[in-house]
Amino acid sequence: MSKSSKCVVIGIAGASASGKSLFAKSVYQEVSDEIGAGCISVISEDCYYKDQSNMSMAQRVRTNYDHPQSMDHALLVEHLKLLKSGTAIEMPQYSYTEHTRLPTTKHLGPTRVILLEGILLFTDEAIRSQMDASIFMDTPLDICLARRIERDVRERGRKLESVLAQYHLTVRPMFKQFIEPSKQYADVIIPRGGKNRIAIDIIKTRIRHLLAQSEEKH
Ligand SMILES: Nc1ncnc2c1ncn2[C@@H]1O[C@H](COP(=O)(O)OP(=O)(O)O)[C@@H](O)[C@H]1O
Ligand SMILES: Nc1ccn([C@@H]2O[C@H](COP(=O)(O)O)[C@@H](O)[C@H]2O)c(=O)n1
Repeated sequence: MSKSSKCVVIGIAGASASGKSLFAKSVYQEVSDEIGAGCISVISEDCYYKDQSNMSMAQRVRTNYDHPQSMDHALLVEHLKLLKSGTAIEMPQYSYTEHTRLPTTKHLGPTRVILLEGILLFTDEAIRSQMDASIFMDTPLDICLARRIERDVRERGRKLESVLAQYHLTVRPMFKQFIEPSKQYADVIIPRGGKNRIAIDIIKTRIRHLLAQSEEKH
């Protein structure tokens, strides 16, 4: 990507396990086939949880990971601005078992399209202002919980009891307080999760349109 060409940022928010990652992955694969894999990237807000390496494990498990204060949104905004200006970043990597950033980072170069996905993205005006289009995954909470139990036990090293306790203590209350109200900032609200074929096609069309617009300007 040249330093002068515009980068298109699509924000994807919604409850935990609502299908944000799956939706981003589907759009990524299909847009990659059209414009090339090096032209599109996915950034997960989860990589921007605050570093907690200076805290004990006992302290880390007490963090409320569904509250906006658990996120380093300032770093995320800084990285989005750098990528848009044509500069590569060192993206933090996150461990759900260690509850903190990994010591390693991922080198990420600028791309023409960024798919940005995460639960709390729309709660922050500075992040919203970086987006060209915003999508909210409107999956019923009972379906999200069932998917989260399966995923967290299978992929994030959790026990059923801890997933349920965390759900009642923070995940559901913070969804009601912060995430659900942030739906008002979405351009498009998508039901039925990450496999919604028509929604994927609509977003692909919008990306093509935004890319064509940015090419006309340069
Ligand atoms: N429409 C769907 N049908 C079946 N499973 C789905 C659907 N959408 C998401 N999933 C599954 O639910 C789980 C959570 O989805 P994911 O995309 O990781 O959610 P999020 O990124 O919002 O936390 C994953 O295992 C994913 O494969
Ligand atoms: N150490 C952590 C960090 C985050 N979480 C949970 O992850 C959810 C957000 O990620 P999704 O992929 O599900 O959108 C969020 O609800 C946090 O509760 C965690 O459990 N542990």
